[in-house]
Amino acid sequence: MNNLFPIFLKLDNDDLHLLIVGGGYVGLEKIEAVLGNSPEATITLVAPEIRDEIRGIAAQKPNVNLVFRPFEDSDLDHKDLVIVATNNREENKRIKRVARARHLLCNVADTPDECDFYLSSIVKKGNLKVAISTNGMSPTLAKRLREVLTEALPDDLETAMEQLKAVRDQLRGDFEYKVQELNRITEVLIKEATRSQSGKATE
Ligand SMILES: C[C@@]1(CC(=O)O)c2cc3[nH]c(cc4nc(cc5[nH]c(cc(n2)[C@H]1CCC(=O)O)[C@@](C)(CC(=O)O)[C@@H]5CCC(=O)O)C(CC(=O)O)=C4CCC(=O)O)c(CCC(=O)O)c3CC(=O)O
Ligand SMILES: NC(=O)C1=CN([C@@H]2O[C@H](COP(=O)(O)OP(=O)(O)OC[C@H]3O[C@@H](n4cnc5c(N)ncnc54)[C@H](O)[C@@H]3O)[C@@H](O)[C@H]2O)C=CC1
Repeated sequence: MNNLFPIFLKLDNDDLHLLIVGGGYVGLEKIEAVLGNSPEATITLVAPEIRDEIRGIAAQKPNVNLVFRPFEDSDLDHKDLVIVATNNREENKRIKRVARARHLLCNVADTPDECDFYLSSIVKKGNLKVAISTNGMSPTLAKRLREVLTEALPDDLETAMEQLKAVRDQLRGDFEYKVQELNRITEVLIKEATRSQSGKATE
């Protein structure tokens, strides 16, 4: 059992630099997952052969840099995160070891045991983001749940969030007062959820 701790990374500024090793199907899947959430992420992808779709992405995005050769240890210089997706398991493991020695966080796509972090399935509604993990048990279930939740979550959540942000920005007083006020205003959400749950139970 993994006790994973979820975090949301700010990849969209110049501070963090992601290295992807491997330019095949998995490399493509991972670069799309990252850019779908953080379009301005600074990414270097290294591989001797790189799929046309990835070349197409790099041609559109100055923040994506392609290096057409096998991985070298110096590719880890000045990187913060690494996603390893070559079709050479031994080399994947070796890259993970070198990355660990440098205290870099590393994902090895086909080898959960070698991963410091997993990618998640992501529900997006405006500024709301829900990341789903099945602890590696079933990525397909994570994908399906994303579809279900995307359908189930109302589209007007963005309006509710904007209104709550406006209230939050205007509230004056100490921390405890702000928490109380925001809890009071949003109590209706909990009541509605409880009502629809008990409605379902008696159906
Ligand atoms: C552990 C983890 C590590 C990591 O890669 O980060 C991992 C590992 C593995 N994936 C495998 C296979 C598939 N992965 C997908 C899809 C996704 N996989 C993702 C994450 C993760 N995959 C991490 C755990 C996430 C969690 O905690 O649930 C998602 C959520 C995010 C993303 O990749 O961006 C993305 C869905 C995004 C979306 O659509 O929302 C599909 C389905 C499809 O593509 O349609 C299949 C085929 C069907 C199947 O096997 O289920 C295999 C077997 C390889 C083989 O058999 O050769 C392994 C290795 C193993 O399990 O041993
Ligand atoms: N295709 C899939 O759906 C999944 C595949 N996997 C595993 O992930 C790995 C990668 O899969 P694919 O992307 O489909 O393979 P692929 O064959 O499409 O691509 C492999 C890539 O790795 C590159 N590569 C090989 N040696 C390298 C090195 N030393 N340095 C840098 N790049 C190197 C190649 O040039 C190529 O770009 C495989 O081991 C596969 O078993 C895991 C999960 C799903």
